Amino acid sequence: MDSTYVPLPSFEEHASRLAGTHLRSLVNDASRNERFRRRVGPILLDITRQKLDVAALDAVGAFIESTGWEAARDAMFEGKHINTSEDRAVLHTALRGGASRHPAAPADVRREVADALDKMEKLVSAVHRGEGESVGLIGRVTDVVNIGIGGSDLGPRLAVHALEQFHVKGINSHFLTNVDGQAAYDLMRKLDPAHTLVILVSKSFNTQETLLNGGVFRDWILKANGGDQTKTSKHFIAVSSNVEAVNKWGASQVLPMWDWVGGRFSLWSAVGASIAFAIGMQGFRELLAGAAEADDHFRTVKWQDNVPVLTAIAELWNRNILGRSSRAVVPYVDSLADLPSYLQQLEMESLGKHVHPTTGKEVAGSTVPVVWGSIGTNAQHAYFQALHQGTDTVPLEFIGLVKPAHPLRENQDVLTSNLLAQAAALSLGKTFDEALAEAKTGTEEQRRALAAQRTFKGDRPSTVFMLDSLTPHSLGALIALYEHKVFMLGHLWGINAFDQWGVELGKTIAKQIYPSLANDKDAGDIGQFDAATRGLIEAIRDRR
Ligand SMILES: O=P(O)(O)OC[C@H]1O[C@H](O)[C@H](O)[C@@H](O)[C@@H]1O
Repeated sequence: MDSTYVPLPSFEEHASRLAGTHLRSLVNDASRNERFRRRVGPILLDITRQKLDVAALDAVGAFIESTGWEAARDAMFEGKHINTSEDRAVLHTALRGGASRHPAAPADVRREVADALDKMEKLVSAVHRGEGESVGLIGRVTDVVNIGIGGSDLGPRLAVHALEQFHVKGINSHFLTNVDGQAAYDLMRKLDPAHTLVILVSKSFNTQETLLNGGVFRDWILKANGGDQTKTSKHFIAVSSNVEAVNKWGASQVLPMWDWVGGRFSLWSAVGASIAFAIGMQGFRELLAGAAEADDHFRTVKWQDNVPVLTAIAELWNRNILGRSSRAVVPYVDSLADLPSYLQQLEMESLGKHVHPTTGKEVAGSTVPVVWGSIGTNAQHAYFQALHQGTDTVPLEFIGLVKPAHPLRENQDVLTSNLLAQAAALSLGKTFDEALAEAKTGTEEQRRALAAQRTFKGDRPSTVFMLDSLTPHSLGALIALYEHKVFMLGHLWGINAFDQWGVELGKTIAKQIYPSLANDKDAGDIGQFDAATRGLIEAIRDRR
């Protein structure tokens, strides 16, 4: 993390000019729009509906240039220890560096990455050929269960679900993540233990939920194998940086993770093994190549054309200048239904910080907004009312597809026209006079009251990403663009985007509470807890 933190200016002159400028007039300025649309390979970014004009964009761009962003970016790609609180490099880009035109990671890292991919390829190909035994796994696999949580679940889950049309026939993918026993129980009832392969993914190999669920599946498979431990271990591949703990646990194969990859940036490593089992190793390498294309773009293109920089500018403007506290992500692509929850971790775990890492001082402005959302058009029939007419303005991000994988053209055209219509309606709105002209009956007072309710203020900003089609390549590129936006915002907000200390306190308290729930008879010592927690523990015990 760069120690020369430059606080964000208020851009007062631009902000006050734009406060009096409705998006309706901004989006009709075609010369402006030419600056607000950029492409990276199969992805078009359109920020024409953000509340910026060219002068404001250039002012933010000039500020970004003054922050030394290129040097900070290069330090990440080169493996400098920019995650200072953990004294670690941040090298998720090295995981796809093999496909990059500008690989920058240290040679030993590149070698380790290539070796791990080769090892993964051997396992995946053998299983796909039905020859798992040749690599120490079970012979015939019909079902692959990924057990992991957070970054060990969300990225692989997103990619496996998004790329369903590329799935290898005969292998079903499943994700078990929460510790709620219902999910594990339902899955075990559905699957045949004889043909189930489990990928136990945990960077730390110390995550309560993952180890508990892993144990449940190990017991289930052990029982099916008549207590034979060796046979049982052939159903398990572990992915972790904690090899010692994995060996104690008893999986037949370990694929590596490294401390220079954060969990939420790790789908490109063996953490993404479930993706490779689902779409094949060639598909997985295409995903990496898509990400590498986005990396090369981010590393070589000036800010004016740089998609991650432009998306960071839009977010910065909405968050810090306009004070928007959330952003809705709405993919008009069913297969991207997991994108909002993936982005919640990527963005909120990365950017939910409030102090500068070198000085420990509070940063000057707000940091991450709440990220939420779900697929369109469904979202239109649920919460879009509030987005159009509620008292808060929520910037939106739409994701659409030009060419779907199915032949149902009418469905696709209806879907896309809804996306375009929502972006237009949110920005343009409908004036009181337009609404009044439509109110034909009733007294003047009634007409005016109705018109007020049918008025849309508009002026609500949105971004559109259009993907040519949804492939491993375009998905890889899209996710990597988001990762780089996160990097940019961490840099501009003066926070460390690569640690996650905020997750720890709750985990510690959960471990303290657990014994007082686990043991019904012994009241245990709950005196150590606050009165509110004590009250709830007692209420739960009373009703058991
Ligand atoms: O992969 P693991 O070590 O099991 O960690 C899984 C997840 O748990 C933690 O709570 C972190 O907040 C996440 O960043 C991480 O992805």
